[in-house]
Amino acid sequence: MSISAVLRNSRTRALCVLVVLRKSVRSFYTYKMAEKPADYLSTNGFESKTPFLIGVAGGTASGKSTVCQRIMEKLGQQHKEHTERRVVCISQDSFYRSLTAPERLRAERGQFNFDHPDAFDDKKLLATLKDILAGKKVEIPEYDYISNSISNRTNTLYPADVVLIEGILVFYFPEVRDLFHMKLFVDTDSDTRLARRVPRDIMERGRDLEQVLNQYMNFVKPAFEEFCLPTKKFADVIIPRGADNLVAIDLIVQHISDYLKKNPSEVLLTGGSSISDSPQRSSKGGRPH
Ligand SMILES: Nc1ncnc2c1ncn2[C@@H]1O[C@H](COP(=O)(O)OP(=O)(O)O)[C@@H](O)[C@H]1O
Ligand SMILES: Nc1ccn([C@@H]2O[C@H](COP(=O)(O)O)[C@@H](O)[C@H]2O)c(=O)n1
Repeated sequence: MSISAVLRNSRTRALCVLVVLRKSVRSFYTYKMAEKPADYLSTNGFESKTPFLIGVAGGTASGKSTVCQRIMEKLGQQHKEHTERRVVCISQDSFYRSLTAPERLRAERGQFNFDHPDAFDDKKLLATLKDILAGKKVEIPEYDYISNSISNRTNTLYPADVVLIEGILVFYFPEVRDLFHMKLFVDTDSDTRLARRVPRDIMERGRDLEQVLNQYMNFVKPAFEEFCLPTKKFADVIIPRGADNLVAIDLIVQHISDYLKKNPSEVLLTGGSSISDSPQRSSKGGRPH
């Protein structure tokens, strides 16, 4: 091979290396830039961090809401103004879909399956969680168990550092499940849950005993076994005995408290924090907990 051919060849190789280098540098930046909007909301040169999203699943009356309340209390959030809260909680029940006229009639007779995934508006739930993760203020509808429908009242959920969402099927829908940074499953035995559900539904949800028991046997119990219980395997932490498990609750509170300390709530100036400081999905590597 002549010297000029060698030079041409090595120049070509050098060019190739440069192209490869440029390509990998560009794709590195593209990756970083593409990742950024999911973790930070950028407004007028300021960025607010994405909240740490915690899913709390478990059977009916397992104590999901009570566990969330305890966590809020122990973190001193319960009595704060809504706009001041760093930790907030919402329910999947706010995302029940509206029923057709025949479904409404069946629901009034306790013959509608509210424990089946089809009873939920999972698209709306997903869109709302994405808005929450983007740092947006969102309106959460109040659910009315007496009329079996979303009421016309909503609660404003202001951007917070930690958002808990509890519900029987929060880990059922894969796209929703993948959004959580931490997944808790409240594991309370079925007898205890039924013993709690009966008085609650009679006193708080306007039902009579026969209706509660029929609904439980026909829909709640079979759907728990088919749709809710299999999602326990996705949990990062299982809480046996629900709110009675003070050790588990204290460990979770400690973890959230550490997260809040490491992530001051002030808005950050653009470029002020590295991507690696932001929450990672628990389904991927590098989880923060
Ligand atoms: N550890 C507990 N001991 C006694 N009652 C409880 C306990 N946890 C929950 N309850 C009661 O059981 C019912 C269901 O609890 P809740 O937290 O609303 O469950 P979920 O949100 O899973 O449906 C409520 O009336 C609640 O007060
Ligand atoms: N109109 C409705 C809507 C839901 N339910 C039942 O509520 C349960 C979920 O709420 P928990 O607080 O118990 O987790 C679910 O098991 C539904 O059967 C209802 O009865 N009526």
